[in-house]
Amino acid sequence: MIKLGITGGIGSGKSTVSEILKIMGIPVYIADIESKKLTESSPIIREKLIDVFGSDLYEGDKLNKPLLASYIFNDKNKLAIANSIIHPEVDKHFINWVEKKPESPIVAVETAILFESGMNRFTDKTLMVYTPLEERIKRTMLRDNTTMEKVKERINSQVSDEEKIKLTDYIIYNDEKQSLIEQCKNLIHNIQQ
Ligand SMILES: CC(C)(COP(=O)(O)OP(=O)(O)OC[C@H]1O[C@@H](n2cnc3c(N)ncnc32)[C@H](O)[C@@H]1O)[C@@H](O)C(=O)NCCC(=O)NCCS
Ligand SMILES: Nc1ncnc2c1ncn2[C@@H]1O[C@H](COP(=O)(O)OP(=O)(O)OP(=O)(O)O)[C@@H](O)[C@H]1O
Repeated sequence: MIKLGITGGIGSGKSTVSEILKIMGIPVYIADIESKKLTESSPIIREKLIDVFGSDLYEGDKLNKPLLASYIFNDKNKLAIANSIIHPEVDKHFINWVEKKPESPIVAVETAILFESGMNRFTDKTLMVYTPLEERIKRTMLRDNTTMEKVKERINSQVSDEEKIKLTDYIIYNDEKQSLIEQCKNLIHNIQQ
């Protein structure tokens, strides 16, 4: 089995690429979604986050996402603390998910922070979805109905594109000039070689 890590900064089009790969039969673990579920369901994460950020972080079982975002995307120390609480549980959950897919020749994990979180240590190959920065900001503002400031906070919490390009094995260009579907087909062909 080959494990593919899919990354790219916020708004680069990872989810769009993941949807195409899923249609091509590749199971994709979406770390963003799973980490949010775990942040609400895991007593370990909950207790540790409350210890650091206070009990206001949860309303009943529900995580106050804007509050956590306001703490971590403005302060690199708090981001590192939250990551150190959440990521080990996501890692375990991902490994467990992979173990349930023994028949799949390729599985993938999608996360904006593949290299930052260290999830790349579980992958054999890595793919970066690349979209020029200005376009990413525009697309994310439109998708999330949010401000440029909030998008830039998240971008500043992530490894730069230049750094990702150096670290990744494959790149898919989501710049509206090249077909995403064709690039995904080529990618899978290359991985299978
Ligand atoms: C703080 C939270 C609750 C905010 O949730 P919200 O629904 O508002 O999502 P939001 O629109 O802010 O952002 C989602 C995007 O932010 C970026 N992002 C999320 N977490 C991180 C992080 N730890 N470091 C850098 N960028 C991040 C990603 O590009 C992601 O797609 C959420 O982002 C979170 O739980 N983050 C910590 C867990 C984590 O590291 N998740 C990333 C995948 S493992
Ligand atoms: N080629 C494209 N042309 C126009 N819009 C696009 C294109 N690709 C993706 N988008 C749109 O841009 C937005 C961001 O794409 P997507 O949600 O796939 O990014 P992402 O990398 O998964 O982001 P995040 O890190 O926030 O999860 C979405 O609204 C999507 O529909």
